[in-house]
Amino acid sequence: MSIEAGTLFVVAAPSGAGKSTLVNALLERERAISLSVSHTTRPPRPGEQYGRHYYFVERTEFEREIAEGVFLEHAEVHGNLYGTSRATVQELLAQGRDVLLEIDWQGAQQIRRSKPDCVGIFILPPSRAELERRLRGRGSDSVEVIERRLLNSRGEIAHASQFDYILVNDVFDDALADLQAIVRAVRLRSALQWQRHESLINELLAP
Ligand SMILES: Nc1nc2c(ncn2[C@@H]2O[C@H](COP(=O)(O)OP(=O)(O)O)[C@@H](O)[C@H]2O)c(=O)[nH]1
Ligand SMILES: Nc1ncnc2c1ncn2[C@@H]1O[C@H](COP(=O)(O)OP(=O)(O)O)[C@@H](O)[C@H]1O
Repeated sequence: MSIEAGTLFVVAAPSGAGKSTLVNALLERERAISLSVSHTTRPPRPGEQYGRHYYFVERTEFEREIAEGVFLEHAEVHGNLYGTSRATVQELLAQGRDVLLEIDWQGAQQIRRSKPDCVGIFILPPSRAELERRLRGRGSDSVEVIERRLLNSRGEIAHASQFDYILVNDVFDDALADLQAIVRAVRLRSALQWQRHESLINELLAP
């Protein structure tokens, strides 16, 4: 990672754990972080907007983009294809912006290989019953889609240990505080601070 480059945060969780809600609240508070909007073949949910929630594309177009190397990572999740635009992420990082990816464990593994300095954060629900309650309560998916997501949640959670941080989204404000604390602690890492505060450090070290 070059000196000016921003930090890449990778956030994963089983569907319904509250990942998007937490990330949106974090972005309200931490304006220096940009969310990478993914491409997907999943149909939009009511209220979802092209370019804001996802770039919704047909499977043939997505497959063409895979072949063209458009994606930094991509994966099939719950029967749909999802991918992160390489160009968008590289540009933002090069500008020194921090970038956050909301992706699944397969994508996180691919990112870890190409960007070993990324910071992985995994969000757990407080219980299976609560995960199911949240998925059904969201009211955005059919019964079949919810069942599939519940079934796949074990596969997602089985990879939690591969992330740098794990937090439990029980009481929302506590989980948000944890997420913000992680982001802030990462920003305060000495390698980054040494670059940012070089002139201060030199002044303090001056005889
Ligand atoms: N690998 C990968 N996974 C993604 C990407 N975008 C979203 N996902 C994951 O796909 C899964 C389903 O996302 P979505 O359809 O929005 O449903 P939700 O998680 O229930 O809100 C979640 O685990 C997302 O994190 C992406 O660009 N790449
Ligand atoms: N801490 C929490 N307590 C109760 N409900 C929550 C909490 N966090 C999120 N939710 C709700 O759970 C549902 C799923 O959240 P969402 O952010 O869509 O999950 P994900 O992005 O992980 O699939 C939403 O209706 C959301 O308002």
